[in-house]
Formats: sequence, C-alpha cells, structure tokens
Amino acid sequence: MATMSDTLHVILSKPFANSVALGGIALLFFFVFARGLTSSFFTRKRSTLSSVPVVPGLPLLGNLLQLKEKKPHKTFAKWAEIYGPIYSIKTGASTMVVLNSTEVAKEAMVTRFSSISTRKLSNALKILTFDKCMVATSDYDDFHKMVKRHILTNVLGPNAQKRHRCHRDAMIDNISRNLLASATSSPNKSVNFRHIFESELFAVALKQALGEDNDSIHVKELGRSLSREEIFQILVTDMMEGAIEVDWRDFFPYLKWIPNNRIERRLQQMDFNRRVVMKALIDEEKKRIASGQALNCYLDYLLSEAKTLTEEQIAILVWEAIIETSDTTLVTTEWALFELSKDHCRQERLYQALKHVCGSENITEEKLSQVPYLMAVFHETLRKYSPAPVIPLRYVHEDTQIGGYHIPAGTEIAINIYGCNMDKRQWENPGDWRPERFLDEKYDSMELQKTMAFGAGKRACAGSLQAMLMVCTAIGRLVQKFEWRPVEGEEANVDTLGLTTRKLHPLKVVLKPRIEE
Ligand code: HEM
Repeated sequence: MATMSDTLHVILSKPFANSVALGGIALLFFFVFARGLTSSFFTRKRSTLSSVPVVPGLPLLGNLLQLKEKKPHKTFAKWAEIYGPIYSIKTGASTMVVLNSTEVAKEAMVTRFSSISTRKLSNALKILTFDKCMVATSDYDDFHKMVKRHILTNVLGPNAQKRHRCHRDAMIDNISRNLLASATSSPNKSVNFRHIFESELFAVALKQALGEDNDSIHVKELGRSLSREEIFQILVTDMMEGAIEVDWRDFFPYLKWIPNNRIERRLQQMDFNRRVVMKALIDEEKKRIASGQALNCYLDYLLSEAKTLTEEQIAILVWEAIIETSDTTLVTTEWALFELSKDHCRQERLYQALKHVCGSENITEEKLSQVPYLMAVFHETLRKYSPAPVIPLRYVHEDTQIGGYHIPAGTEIAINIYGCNMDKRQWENPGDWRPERFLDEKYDSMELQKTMAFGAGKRACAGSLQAMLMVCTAIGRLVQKFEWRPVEGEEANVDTLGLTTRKLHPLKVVLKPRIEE
C-alpha cells in the first residue's frame, strides 16, 4: 500500500519525473509564486481579517515531506500544539487549512457550512466512488439530498433500523456462540475475535443491502465463482486500501497530463472487480425479485422507489451501505474490548452495571440507555480511537472565515477529528482511556455527538444510530458472557492501519466464560 512518503520518494527518484520537474521548475516556481501573490493580493483587498498561521514548508512541495509519517492526523495534532487549532499547510500546489479543535471544526461544519459544502476528492476516491456517486462523498446538492433520504428511509434511519433489528440480534447471538465454542474447545488459547466479528458484521451488511448473505457467487466476467471471503476482499478490504492510494498528481494538478500507470491500473482493476461482483450479486437478487420473493433491503427499495437512478448508480449506493457497515463498527468494538481486557477494574465495573440492570438476562437495545457506563465506554472509545480520524477533504467554494481568520475560496479544509478529540484544552489527559469522563451530568446519556467522532452539522454521520446499537450491544453482551484477558504483550499493540483507525494487529485475548448465576 503506497503512503504519501513512499509516493514522494518514488517521484523524486524517477528520472522521468525529475527531468519534467527540473525542466519546468522555473515555470512552476513562477506559477506557484504568482498564484500565492495573486491570492494574497485579493485576500488583502477583500478582507480585513488576517490569514491563518502558516506551517513553514519547502518551495513547490510545501509540507508534503513533513507528512511522511503514515498517520497525517497525528502530525496535524502535533502542529496544532505549535501553531494553534487552525493553521494552513501547502500540499504541493494546494493550500489546505487544518482544523484541530471542536470549536473551529464545528464552525466549519455548521456555521460556515454553506461556503464549505463541497468535497475535494483524490484521484483514487474519484474512481472508487464513481465520481461522487455515494452519499458520503457527494457534494451537498440535489443528488446528495435524494440519496441521503433513500439510505435513511430504508437502512439507517430509526424506523429502518427497527425493521433491520432481526439481523443485528442474529449477529450478536452468532458472535457470542462462536466465541463460546472457541473458548471452551481450547481454554487458555487466544481467540480470533476479529475474524468472528468481521464475518458476522459482513452478514448484517449484506442482508441490509441485498436481502441475503451469499456464501459464494459466480462472476461471469472473472470466469469463476468467488467465496464469501473473496467477496469481502473485493468489496471491502481492497476498497479501503485503494481509498488511501496516493497519486502524486493530486498535489500537482497542473502535471495531470503525466501518466501514472501503476496506480491507475491498480485502481481501475479494483473498480472493475467491485463492479462485476456487485453486478453478479444484484443479478442474483433480481432473479429472487422476479420470482415474487420481496425482501426488506436497500436494493429492493431502490429498484422500486428510485426510478431516476441508473443501474450503475444503484450498484454504487448499495455497495456504499455494505462498506460503511463493514468497517468502523468493528474498529470501535475491537478497541473498546482491547481497553476493557487490559483494565480489569473497569471491565468489572461494566459487568456489575450490566448485572444491575439486566440480572441474568442478555442486554438488549431497549436497555442500553439504562446502562450509562456502557454508553460511556462507547463514547470514550470513539474519542480516543476516532475511527475516521480525518474527514474527507472539504473545499471552500466562496470566501469565508473560520476562527476569526479569512479563508479564501479554493482552499481545501481538513477536519482533524483525532485532533479535536485529543485536544488537551478540552479533554483532561486525553491520552488516557477513562469512560468516567462521560458520566458527567452535562452529557445527555443518549446524545451521539458527545465527541467529534461522527462529524457535525448537515454532513454528520448517517450511520451513527446503527453503529451505536451494534457496538454497545456487542460490548455489553460479550462482557456479560466472558471475562476478557489480553494475551501477553497485547497491551503494547496500539498501532493502527489504513483509512480508518483499524487496529494493526487483531486483538488477541483469552476468554473465560462467566458462570451463569
Ligand atoms: C463508529 C462508527 C462510525 C463513525 C465513527 C463514523 C464517522 C463518520 C464521519 C466522521 C462522517 C463524515 C462526516 C462529515 O463529512 O462531516 C461519516 C459520514 C457518513 N457515515 Fe459514518 N461513521 C460510522 C459508522 C457508519 C455506519 C455503520 C454507516 C452505515 C452505512 C455510516 C454511514 C455514513 C454515511 C452515509 C455518511 C455520509 C453522511 C453525509 O455525507 O451526509 N457510518 N461517518
């Protein structure tokens, strides 16, 4: 998987790119300098507000080389300690303003939303999202409003979630049963929590989106049948990796004419695989529908209600519901259980809180609000391990202001959710995982926006209710059923990987089934 630094090193070591860069360097310097000069000239003319503090960088490359650490959200947070919660950086030819506190992030997402409502997509995301054809990556326009209404009506809104309840209940039962089987067949041996959870979560994603959880599918264009694991690889894993592919032309749009075949071929292949697998899955369901068997799922709903959408658009939207369900919920549950497994006192506190409310019954979604400590575990995990650490870039389409600074049109905005949720001025000892901080009376127990993890304003996460229901019920049930202990050395495995803050090393724990009293 290419990181920004890998890519830059490749650029800088490639003779062709070097010769282009050297040949055009005078021109480019002039271009960049002239661009800066003109924009600051207009800035001064149009606004009495000052410009945001600037993180110094190199000519042409700007701050790209300083972002060589694989986790830009951490570098952004470090810069916030020096330059304040709002500053600007240069990523090649573009100016990016980075927001690192709840105050300025909310101002951008709520108060100034009308000036910052478009997305700036990388080349990779443009290809993989069929050019903004998803709810999450589209601009705030009529298409967005229509498809958001669709996903809320059939999948993610409160009524839709009630209708999909049976899938979530089956998921928790299966996970609990599979973990019990592993723990009793080989006590003291670590169990593969992620493998079991991920597979069951994918089942919910498929049932909500397509109506059925397929064990395999024949894909004519690939000339073979794919197993469920291969379907997951193509629809989820490859796409998550592809989304962070760095194409250096993103930073130097005026060099777009230079081909970047390696990345383009890889992305086109991923896109092709996704298209043909989605087509095969959808064709299979169309046969079911033609036979008169209707199911409550997003595909059936879109085919009957969304007549203006093309087949390709429907396929991307159905895929969106699959991929968004399949990752962040696992990320949050795994980190919460990681923290609980190494903190016996807090695990015991949660167990007692569950016992107090549920006795020997299993926790259910109806009872979640009666266990404030469980909700606190959820929010503290979202705060410390914010699954989407940086919100997909926004684009300023008319001059605006944030934090009292002038922000000219054309600026990219990076909202560093990780920075907001780890801001020392808002959170005491932010590096500590301390659910008790959310037991404070100032928090409404069922409010989902206690941290910035789900974003804010009109583009806040549409799946927050589903995520809360699944994560909290899973943590609650699994702590009711088992005592969680980390295997030796697990405490140090805090590294993350990828687009979301997925745990680099899957959680390794020993589970001791609790004796039912
Ligand atoms: C713990 C789990 C989750 C977290 C932390 C999370 C976080 C986020 C964030 C930060 C955004 C971007 C907000 C913005 O651009 O301002 C977002 C958008 C979105 N999320 Fe989630 N998400 C989670 C789970 C889910 C799930 C399970 C779904 C289900 C399909 C989902 C569907 C969406 C959609 C459709 C959007 C786009 C909303 C819009 O643009 O109007 N999310 N999410």
